Amino acid sequence: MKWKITCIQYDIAYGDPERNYAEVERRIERAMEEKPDLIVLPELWTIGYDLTRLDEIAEDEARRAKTFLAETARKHGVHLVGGSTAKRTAQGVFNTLLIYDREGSLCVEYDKAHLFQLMDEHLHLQTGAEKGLFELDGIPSAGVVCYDIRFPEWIRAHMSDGAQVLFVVAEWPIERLDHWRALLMARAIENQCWVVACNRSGSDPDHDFAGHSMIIDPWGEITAEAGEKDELLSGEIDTAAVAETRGHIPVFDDRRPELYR
Ligand SMILES: NC(=O)CCC(=O)C(=O)O
Repeated sequence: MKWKITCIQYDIAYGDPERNYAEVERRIERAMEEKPDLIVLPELWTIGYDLTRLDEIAEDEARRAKTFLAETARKHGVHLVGGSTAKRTAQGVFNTLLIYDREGSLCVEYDKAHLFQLMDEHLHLQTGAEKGLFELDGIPSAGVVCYDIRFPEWIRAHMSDGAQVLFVVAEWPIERLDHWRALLMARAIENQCWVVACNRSGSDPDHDFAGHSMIIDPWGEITAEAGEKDELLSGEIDTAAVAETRGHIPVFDDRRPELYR
C-alpha cells in the first residue's frame, strides 16, 4: 500500500479551542489541494498545554473533536490521524488520540499511556492502559502520543502484534530536539517499521516547540522532515518496505523474549 501523507505542523493557540478548530479546518482544506491519502495532526491541538483550565476547555467524551474529525474525514475522503484532545470522562481527563478512516469511521481511540511530569501531565491527566492498534486500508498500524516514544517496550508491544506503521502525535519542546530525532529513528530501526511523527511548532507561555515533524522508513532513513516553523510536511510511504526490511534482517524471528525479564 502506498500512502501520500501530510503532517499539519502548526502553532497551536494556547487554551483557545475556537481558534484551533478554525485554524485546523483551514489547514486541512489547504493540505487537501495536494490530495493526500492521510493527514496527521499534532498532540492536544484543540487546547495546547493549557492543563490548568481543563474544567473549562476539556471536551466531554471528546465529543466535539469526534464530530469534527469524522465529518472532516468523510467530507474530504481522507484518513485522519486526528492528533489528540483533552477528553473528560467520569474517571478524569485523558490525552486521547483519535483516528478516523476516509468514511468517517473511528478506527481507534487511544489514551496516552505515559504522562510527562516535566509538563505537569501527571497533575491533571489520567493514564491510558490500552494499545493504540488499528488498521487502515488493511495495513496494521499503531498510534501513540509524544512521551510514549521513550518507552521502547510499549512500542515493541504494538509492533509484536503486527503493526507496520507507527504514528506519533506530539508537542515536543525544542530543547530536546536531538532526543526527538534519535528516539524516532531508533523506534523505526529496531521495529523495522515506518514512523510518521507530527509535532507542533511555535510557543506557549512555558515552552518553545521543536517542529521537525518527520517520516522515517523501516531502515531508519528520514524521508521527509519539516523545519521548526509552521509547515505542511508531505511524503509518501510504501508499506512493502516493511516486509523487505524484516526479510533482510529477521529481527522479529530472532527475538528471544524468554531472556528479556
Ligand atoms: N508532550 C510530551 O509528552 C513531551 C515529551 C517530551 O518532551 C520528552 O522529552 O519526552
